Amino acid sequence: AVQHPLWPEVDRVVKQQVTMAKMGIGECGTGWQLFAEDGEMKMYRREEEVDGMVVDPLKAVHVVKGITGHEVCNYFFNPKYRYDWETTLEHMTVLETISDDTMVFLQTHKRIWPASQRDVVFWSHMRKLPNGQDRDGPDMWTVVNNSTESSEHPANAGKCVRIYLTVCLLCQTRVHPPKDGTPISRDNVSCKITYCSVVNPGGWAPASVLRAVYKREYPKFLKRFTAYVVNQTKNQPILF
Ligand SMILES: O=S(=O)(CCO)c1ccc(-c2ccc(C3CCCC3)c([C@H]3C[C@H]3c3ccccn3)c2)cc1
Repeated sequence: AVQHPLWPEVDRVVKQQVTMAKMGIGECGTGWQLFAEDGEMKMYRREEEVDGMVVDPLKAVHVVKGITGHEVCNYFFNPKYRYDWETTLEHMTVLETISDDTMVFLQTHKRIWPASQRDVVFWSHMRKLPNGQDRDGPDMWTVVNNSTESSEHPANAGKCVRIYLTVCLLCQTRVHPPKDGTPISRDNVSCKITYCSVVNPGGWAPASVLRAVYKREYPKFLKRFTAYVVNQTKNQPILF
């Protein structure tokens, strides 16, 4: 089949992001600080500035009982659910559906005073990853979101400042088979979620304001999103 012009970039960025997401926080270089902890959820960030703008990389690790990596990635990738869990989203448009696992989105996020409103254009790709090491182990699933250009929606043409981001959601399903050989239920599955993101705010915004926003919003986002998936799937057959 004829390749979409974005495909080589999608494939390269997905492989690069998954490799980094698999690395433990200790292997990801120095300077990571734990900035939020809630039960199984641990959030780390590194303070980094590019041209005087805060671009703090974020890495979160969470383990959620009762859901699978395939289910988590479906609810993160599929646009029809996004308004349900993405609280800072003001508007979302699907600019292009490249394939059933690759789409291009335009999103405007709610304005964070005193910064001006932001928008973002990104491709989003969902993929099942071969479970290299232990053959019979459950698969891993990932969604990678990466900023891209859109000739119909040039950066900074309207009221919004264009931001640039790379996000990787990497999910590993864990099954703990019941001792008595009864069929597997949601009590026997859990999902290890690694969420990595780097957001360049695109234009100046006070470092203190951005860091306060991230400190407040990222923990809220991951808790709300995972709780949403638990609630959506609880009475449904398990999707491995
Ligand atoms: O994982 S995703 O791909 C999910 C698809 O939606 C993603 C996540 C986060 C963002 C994002 C981008 C920029 C900002 C800031 C930067 C300066 C002013 C707005 C924020 C602020 C709104 C805060 C925020 C932080 C973390 C999580 C959600 N909300 C969030 C975009 C996409």
